[in-house]
Amino acid sequence: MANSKFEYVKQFEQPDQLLPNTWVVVRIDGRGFTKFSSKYQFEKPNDKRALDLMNAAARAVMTELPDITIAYGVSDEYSFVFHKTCTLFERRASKLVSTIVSTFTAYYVHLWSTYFTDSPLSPPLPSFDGRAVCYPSVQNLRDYMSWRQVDCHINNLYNTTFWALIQLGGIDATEAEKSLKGTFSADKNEILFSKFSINYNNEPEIFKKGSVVFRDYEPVEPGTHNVAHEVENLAEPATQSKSQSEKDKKRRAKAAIVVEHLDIIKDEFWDRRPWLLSNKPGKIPKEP
Ligand SMILES: Nc1nc2c(ncn2[C@@H]2O[C@H](COP(=O)(O)OP(=O)(O)OP(=O)(O)O)[C@@H](O)[C@H]2O)c(=O)[nH]1
Ligand SMILES: [Mg+2]
Ligand SMILES: [Mg+2]
Repeated sequence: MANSKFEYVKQFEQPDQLLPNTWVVVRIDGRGFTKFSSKYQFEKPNDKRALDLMNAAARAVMTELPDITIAYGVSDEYSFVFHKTCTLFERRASKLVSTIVSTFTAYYVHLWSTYFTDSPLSPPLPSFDGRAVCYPSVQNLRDYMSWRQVDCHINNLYNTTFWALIQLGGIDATEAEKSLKGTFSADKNEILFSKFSINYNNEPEIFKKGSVVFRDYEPVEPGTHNVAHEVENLAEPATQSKSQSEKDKKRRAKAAIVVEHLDIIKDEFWDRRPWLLSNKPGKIPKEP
C-alpha cells in the first residue's frame, strides 16, 4: 500500500524503551490528594477506607497485568515492579506507565463506593501521575522498596504524633508543628506514650508499614526443607518443557494475590518468598 504524504509525521515519535535487563518500577501518585482527602473528609492522619481502596485498585492492576511481580503502597502512592526480564509492550516506558495509571485510576473510581459508602464521587475526580525508573540490581530494587517503607514509617510516626497533639492534646497545628521541630523518633514515641498513653508499636500495621501486594504460594519456613532450592533448580525457560511452563503460567494466573503489611526491609520477607526476585521469571515453587 502506498504511503500517504502525511505519513512522514511518524518520524517525530521518539523511542522510549527502558533499559533491558533492569527491574522496572512504575510509581503512581495521587494528584492533589491534600485537597482531595480534605474534600472527602479522610480521617487524619490515616483513613482506613482510603488505604483499603488504594490496595483494592492495586490488586486489580496486578490481576490484569500478570507481569507485575510485587507492588508496595503508602498514602496516595503505589509502586509496581516488573521483573527484569519482562518484555511487556517492548518495555516502552509510556505504554507501561500510561497503562498502569489508567487501569489503577479506573479501578479507584469503580471501587470508590464500596469503600466510601456515604460520599459519592463528584468532579474534580481523582487522578494519578506516574513515572518509570529502572534499577539495575536486586540490591538497588530492594533499597528502593526500603526507601519507600522507611518514608512510610517516618511520615506515619510524625503524623500520628502531630494529630495526637491536636486531637487529644487540644493544641493547634502551628503549636504542634513547633513542638515537633527538631525531635527524633525516640522523642515522638515518648510524647505519644507519656502524654497520650499511646504505644506506637501497637498502632495498626497497615499504617506503620504500608501495604505489599504479591502472588502467594506456600511461604518457605526459614531453615526447613526448601522450596527456594526447588525454585533455583527449575529449568531455565529455554530448556523448560512447554507443558511445564504452561502449567506454571496457569498456576501463576490462579495464585492468590495477597495484600500484607510486612517488613520488606529485612531479608526475611524475601528469603521466605524466593519466587519474587528469582532470576527465573515466573518460576514458582513446586506443588507439594
Ligand atoms: N487525612 C488523610 N490524608 C491523606 C491520607 N492519605 C493521603 N492523604 C493526603 O494526601 C497527601 C499526599 O501527599 P502528596 O502526594 O505529597 O501531595 P498531593 O497533595 O497529592 O500533591 P501531588 O502529589 O504533588 O499532586 C498527604 O499529604 C495527605 O494530605 C489519609 O489516609 N488521610
Ligand atoms: Mg499526591
Ligand atoms: Mg504522595
